[in-house]
Amino acid sequence: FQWEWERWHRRRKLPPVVNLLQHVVLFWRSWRSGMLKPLMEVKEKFGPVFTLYMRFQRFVVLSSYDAVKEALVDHAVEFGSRGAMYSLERLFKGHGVILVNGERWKQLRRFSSSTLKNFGMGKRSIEEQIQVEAQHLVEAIREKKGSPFNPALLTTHAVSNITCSIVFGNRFDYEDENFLNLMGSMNNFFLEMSNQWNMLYEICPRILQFLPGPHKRVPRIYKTLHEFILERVRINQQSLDPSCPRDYIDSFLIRMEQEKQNPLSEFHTTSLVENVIQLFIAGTETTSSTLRYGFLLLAKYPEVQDKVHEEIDGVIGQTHGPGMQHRSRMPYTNAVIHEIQRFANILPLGLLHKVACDTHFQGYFLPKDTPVCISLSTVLHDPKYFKDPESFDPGHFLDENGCFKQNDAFLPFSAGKRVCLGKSLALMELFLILTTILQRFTLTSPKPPQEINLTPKVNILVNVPPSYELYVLPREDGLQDRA
Ligand code: HEM
Repeated sequence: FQWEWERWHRRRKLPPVVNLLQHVVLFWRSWRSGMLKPLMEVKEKFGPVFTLYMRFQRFVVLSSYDAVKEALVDHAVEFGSRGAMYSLERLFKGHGVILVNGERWKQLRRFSSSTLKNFGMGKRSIEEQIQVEAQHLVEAIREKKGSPFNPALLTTHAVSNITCSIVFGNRFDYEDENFLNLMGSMNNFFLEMSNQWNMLYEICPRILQFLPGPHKRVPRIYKTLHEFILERVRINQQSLDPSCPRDYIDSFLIRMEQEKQNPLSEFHTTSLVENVIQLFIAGTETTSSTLRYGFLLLAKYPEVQDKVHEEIDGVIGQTHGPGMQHRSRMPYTNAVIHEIQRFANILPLGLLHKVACDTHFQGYFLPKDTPVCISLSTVLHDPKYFKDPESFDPGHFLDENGCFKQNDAFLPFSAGKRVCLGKSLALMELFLILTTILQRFTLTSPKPPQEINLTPKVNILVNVPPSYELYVLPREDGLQDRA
């Protein structure tokens, strides 16, 4: 980025082909080096609001808590629109709650939030579903019989199954053929989305769409996901009882019927299918990568894990599994989970926003539709709010008496109108799954703690933890028998 900044005036006078090549090299370098360091450096030099030229257009980048809060919260209407993300637009063709804007977004956002609540989000029943899933995860881990294993598949299965319970009204057995097909497509989808070619598509979509290459694989995988969900919609349609919706799909179908005379309605089959896929995409890799980061950090810092074990034994004990009612009495564990999320920094650049109208912000003029990148990395590493942002330290969320302390700059879910739709669900999943696992097991690594590598596999959209093996020791015989 520095390279970009120091040369952009000069480069603008260069021929377009050189300009394009420089864009590609810039993007490559930034992507390979992770986004945090270069953004921090630019912020030091130009302040927390700056413009970045990439893929032939400019982005305004907000890179401190104060700037992000002022934009997303104090100017929520101006900064609350979604910017164009080409690699997603080409698949969803402008449908689904993540991508739409204006009245269409309001309809879908309101419906999705309230329906997820009715199917338990923030309520007891989803808590029970997560508890059940956490127990299945414990069983699956126990089947590893003490051999080291990579937890990636199991965490993705557990987290996706919770979304399945909400969207399809049932969880699947981990060996179920339908579930394995769905998971296979999801895994391939994430793998391909993080492929460098697909990332290049984000900078020069107009050129790459006409060229062959690995970026062409994503739409094919997406098609299999689409067909799977469409089939589930057909099954629901055949057995629908409008007086008794069983899941998200039923509720959407009922709303479609109510609005069938409205030509502007956002409730139609395409929108339903795209929305369901987006719930899976938004909820799976984010939550499961956070959990995997959590396991890795706890293996690297056994002294932190010991204190969480101590708190679990003191507050939850050994006769019951964890529930959300325990969280307020577990300040240390709560702080550890917050610090895992801060350190994992799962969506380093958030999702792209744009300004909905001509806007004056911090002395700059931003014309309508200017794309705005919310650098959540720099917020979660803001030295004004976190005393040692590079270190993993649960103390960032504890006061001097060991009580849990909220930190304003804790924004892994972003803020404002577009704040993550699944925030309460994700928080519940993280607390219940992590405490259930730690109630039963001690997490260690086949490597000595000092050799555990925490560097993420950077993939511009999601910070994925490095692949690793986990070595899990059962904690107490009594607990094993009960599970
Ligand atoms: C640890 C887990 C998660 C993290 C860190 C996370 C983070 C985020 C972030 C940063 C955004 C972008 C907000 C913005 O545009 O400013 C977002 C949007 C979104 N998230 Fe999450 N998320 C997580 C889990 C989930 C889950 C479990 C679901 C649902 C099942 C979900 C559904 C969504 C949706 C639908 C949006 C788009 C909202 C909109 O455009 O109105 N997320 N999330």
